[in-house]
Amino acid sequence: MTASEDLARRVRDVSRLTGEFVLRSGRIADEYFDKYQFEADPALLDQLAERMAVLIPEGTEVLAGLEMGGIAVVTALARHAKLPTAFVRKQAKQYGTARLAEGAEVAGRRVLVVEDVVTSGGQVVISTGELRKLGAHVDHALCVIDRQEGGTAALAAEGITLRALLTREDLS
Ligand SMILES: O=P(O)(O)OC[C@H]1O[C@H](OP(=O)(O)OP(=O)(O)O)[C@H](O)[C@@H]1O
Ligand SMILES: O=C(O)c1cc(=O)[nH]c(=O)[nH]1
Repeated sequence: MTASEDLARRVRDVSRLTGEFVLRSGRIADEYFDKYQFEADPALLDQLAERMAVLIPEGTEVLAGLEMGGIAVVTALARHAKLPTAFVRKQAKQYGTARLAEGAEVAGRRVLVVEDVVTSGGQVVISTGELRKLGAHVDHALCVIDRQEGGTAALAAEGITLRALLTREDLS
């Protein structure tokens, strides 16, 4: 077994659930990857981040992790990439700084969107639209798991290239 296969096996062992699940997109699935299970294991999360770091497109200036599962991933990734990091809310905070993107400034910078799981690509498309409104240049997204259910095409239609550490096929 290669190191990549071993990592995929560990992710599958801790996170793969079967049953009936309603997804963010409203789709119904019989398989679900509970990202919080691999994010809650610091050694596993660090190994995932180390391997994701080599997938970061050249020229990236800021890593932007999406609430909520993408926040742990981006924080681990930043330790390897040594890049400034933004934490992107689903809704701007209603008080205080009232920010949607916390942390590093995104305006005018080349931003990589970092996500845990991509299914339809809907959340990445929404958050990318919001980051672009803030002045970010977003051409790429990077995720831990691509469920291979149309995300790549949906993102491509918005000018975003998706890179994934693992696919659903790797986890089957
Ligand atoms: O590609 P999509 O069809 O948009 O689906 C994937 C999205 O759904 C999940 O988020 P969830 O709503 O479970 O949010 P959480 O990270 O806040 O738990 C996942 O973390 C992605 O953000
Ligand atoms: O599409 C989703 O909502 C989704 C799928 C999945 O496997 N894991 C997850 O956290 N969300």
